[in-house]
Amino acid sequence: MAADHVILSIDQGTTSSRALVFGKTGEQLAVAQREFRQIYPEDGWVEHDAAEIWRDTVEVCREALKKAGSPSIAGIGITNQRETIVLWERASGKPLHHAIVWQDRRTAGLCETLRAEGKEAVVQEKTGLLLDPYFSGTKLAWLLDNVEGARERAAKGELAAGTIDSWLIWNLTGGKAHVTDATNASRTLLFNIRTQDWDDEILGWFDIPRALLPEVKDCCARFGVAGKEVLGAEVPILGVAGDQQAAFIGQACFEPGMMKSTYGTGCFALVNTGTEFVASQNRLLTTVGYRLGGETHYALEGSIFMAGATIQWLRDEMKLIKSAADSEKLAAEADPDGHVILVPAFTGLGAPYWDPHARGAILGMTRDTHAADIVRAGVESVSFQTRDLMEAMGADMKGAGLSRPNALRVDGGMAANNWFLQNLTDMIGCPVERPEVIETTALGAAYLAGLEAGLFQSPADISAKWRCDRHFDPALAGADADRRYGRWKEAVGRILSR
Ligand SMILES: Nc1ncnc2c1ncn2[C@@H]1O[C@H](COP(=O)(O)OP(=O)(O)O)[C@@H](O)[C@H]1O
Ligand SMILES: O=P(O)(O)OC[C@H](O)CO
Repeated sequence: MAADHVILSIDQGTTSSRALVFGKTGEQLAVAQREFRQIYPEDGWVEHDAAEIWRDTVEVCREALKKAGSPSIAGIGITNQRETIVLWERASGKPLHHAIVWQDRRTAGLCETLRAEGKEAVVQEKTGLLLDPYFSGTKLAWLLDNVEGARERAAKGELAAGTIDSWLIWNLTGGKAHVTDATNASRTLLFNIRTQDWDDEILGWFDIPRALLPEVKDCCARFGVAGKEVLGAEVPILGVAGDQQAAFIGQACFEPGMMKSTYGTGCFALVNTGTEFVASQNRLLTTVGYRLGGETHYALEGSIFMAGATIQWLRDEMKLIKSAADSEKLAAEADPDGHVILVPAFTGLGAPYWDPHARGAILGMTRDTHAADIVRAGVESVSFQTRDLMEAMGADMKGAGLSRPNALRVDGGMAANNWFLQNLTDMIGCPVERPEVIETTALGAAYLAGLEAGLFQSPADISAKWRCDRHFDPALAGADADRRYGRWKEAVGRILSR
């Protein structure tokens, strides 16, 4: 690879599309970003305009490359919001409907019907997931049922469907490649993560023809070639992973027991369980962590819907802070022995509760409760929820004969908050490590492309690049942490709907 060769990393997230240019040692050279429209047609529905996502993606790629001095590109890495599904016409490449976003709850009824039919055990056994509208399968069934003529046209092979990575690759290659990677496939509810193939039984429930779905590749592979008209030269697409798995790779969690947690809007924690499928007994998800050289490495995942979003709520709705960063100062000023607990179940609770009907609450207030105490409770709620996940993961790991994580690698916007990270390490009783490079998602996609391009020889090369910015050790006595956590469990018990 020539000295001026770079990796172009596309990070297509829930609220913005970004492109980052990385040099050959993984250094960030340029970035460009566009926020895009969130479409809420009905209560609980969330859609994106897939055509807008594609247009923005091309623009940010061109802008980032220009900022980097228009270098030649060795390859493209793609990482994306997961589960969000697009249905398009093969002939024209036009979407038949807005993309249905992972947060969309419109298929809750269908999930409940399938659960009543006893199908959740099959879903768990084959896909590692649960019957929740979060995943793509029921959303795709909704599109086929509600877009006029879609079922007939799908049966005739006129349509294509895929997650956002698949949609971007189709467009980058001018419709030549209809592909995805194993991590994205593992979030669809349609992919058997044991056999690494679309599952005919589950496809049958939804009457989804196999031909509608993309070919599934390793995370490092030849996904296709972006046409000259897109970036001015033909560029191979060499690495793909869903955003949480890309962060897992960016954090170099390549050994069983290694764990990362990304604190953005929500929080997604993944722990490496090696090449064995570990079925969760504690309502966590089993998912593909990464697939390299045909070998699948599994992870247990816990998904929390409200992490940084709780801080946004304190800022925008409660007006208790002016900026997210203010939460650090206020939390430090709060009464350290305060009993206020905030349960941010604004859209229900995710793992391990999976209660879409639970709603938020603030408990334990007294006449001398201050704004700072409520802010602290908001920040602390993210630590409590992480402990919920750690306890579930610890139990699942023990059940599988694996050791518990001995450190938690963190990233995402909220990982900038030092008070939060100290509170987190105190609550989970395990060291917390923040890396020097916080852009772990885009970096992970760049690493995947770099591996395929031959820039890095193996995951060990990537592990060697990981650098700790700050290490946090528990300073609170375990009994005190347990007492606080007990109050959280009690508060959650009060707001669960069942
Ligand atoms: N210093 C801080 N303390 C607490 N939360 C923060 C801080 N800085 C940013 N955040 C939160 O982090 C989130 C943004 O992180 P980011 O990783 O960009 O999220 P996403 O990729 O989901 O948009 C916001 O919800 C914001 O409230
Ligand atoms: O785009 P993000 O960072 O909000 O991540 C979304 C997740 O991939 C949803 O599973």
